Amino acid sequence: MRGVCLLFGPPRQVCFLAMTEPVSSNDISAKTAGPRGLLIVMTGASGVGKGTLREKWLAGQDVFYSTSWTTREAREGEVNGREYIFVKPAEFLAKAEQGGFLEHAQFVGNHYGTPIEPIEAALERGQDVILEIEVEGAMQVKSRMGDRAILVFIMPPSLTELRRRLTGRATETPERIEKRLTRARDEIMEAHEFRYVVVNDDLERAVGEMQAMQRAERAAQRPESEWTPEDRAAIELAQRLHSRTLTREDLLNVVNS
Ligand SMILES: Nc1nc2c(ncn2[C@@H]2O[C@H](COP(=O)(O)OP(=O)(O)O)[C@@H](O)[C@H]2O)c(=O)[nH]1
Ligand SMILES: Nc1ncnc2c1ncn2[C@@H]1O[C@H](COP(=O)(O)OP(=O)(O)O)[C@@H](O)[C@H]1O
Repeated sequence: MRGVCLLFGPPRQVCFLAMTEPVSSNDISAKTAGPRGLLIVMTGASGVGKGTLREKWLAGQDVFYSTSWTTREAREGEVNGREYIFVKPAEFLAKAEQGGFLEHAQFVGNHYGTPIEPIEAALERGQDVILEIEVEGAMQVKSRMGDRAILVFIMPPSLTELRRRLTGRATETPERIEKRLTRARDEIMEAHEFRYVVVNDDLERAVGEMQAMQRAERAAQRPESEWTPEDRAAIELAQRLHSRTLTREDLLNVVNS
């Protein structure tokens, strides 16, 4: 229903009216007026290539990339305020307590969260907002925002390739790699919960698919009479990326390979 409405149907506002979920008074998109940005959430296993893909996809675009808070130690070369806002657990938990995160989750022993205020401001400016977060947090965004969040699951070609990427990146100890891979199995089995699934095997193709998905979602906010041939091509491609095309067997094939 959700995807059909967006991809084949009338402008998005009509989809919202069709939603049964109540809009709470602290719902960030409920406060926006006029043209607004898209809220796009990239999720998927650690090491699948979310960061790599995101940098190529967003190069040259004026979007707002949300910088998360985390309690994990900065890696060599990471800068406070650029990769993450690095904080102590007490500071993180105080912000969580005050409702300062759109979502937050624990991942392999550390807290990660998306600060809410800058997102609200960017959406109000009409900028697309991009989150790159793990699966539990993405599920929280889904339940809080409903169809107003565009959730994209980035799928590895196989678990063997995911292990190769995590090992090749050389940022984690072997023990932490194993923890990430264990978590990845569960995360992959949840892929059907998200609107789109992009397989990051060939990076250039995956970048093209992210661009098409974004274009299709923008087009879906306008009346069909305004769609260009490029919009229509993007919509056609985005339909093929829709998670309804996935079977449980597809997911098991990734996890077991
Ligand atoms: N829920 C949630 N997850 C996040 C957030 N920021 C980053 N993550 C995810 O937390 C996981 C671990 O991140 P990190 O320690 O940087 O490892 P890496 O992504 O493998 O380089 C990754 O899947 C990130 O996408 C956030 O604000 N919220
Ligand atoms: N399509 C791809 N093919 C091969 N290697 C890739 C691809 N995408 C990313 N990588 C590599 O995989 C590793 C993990 O990528 P990264 O972007 O850090 O993942 P994530 O942000 O999901 O944790 C990096 O070394 C990156 O260069």
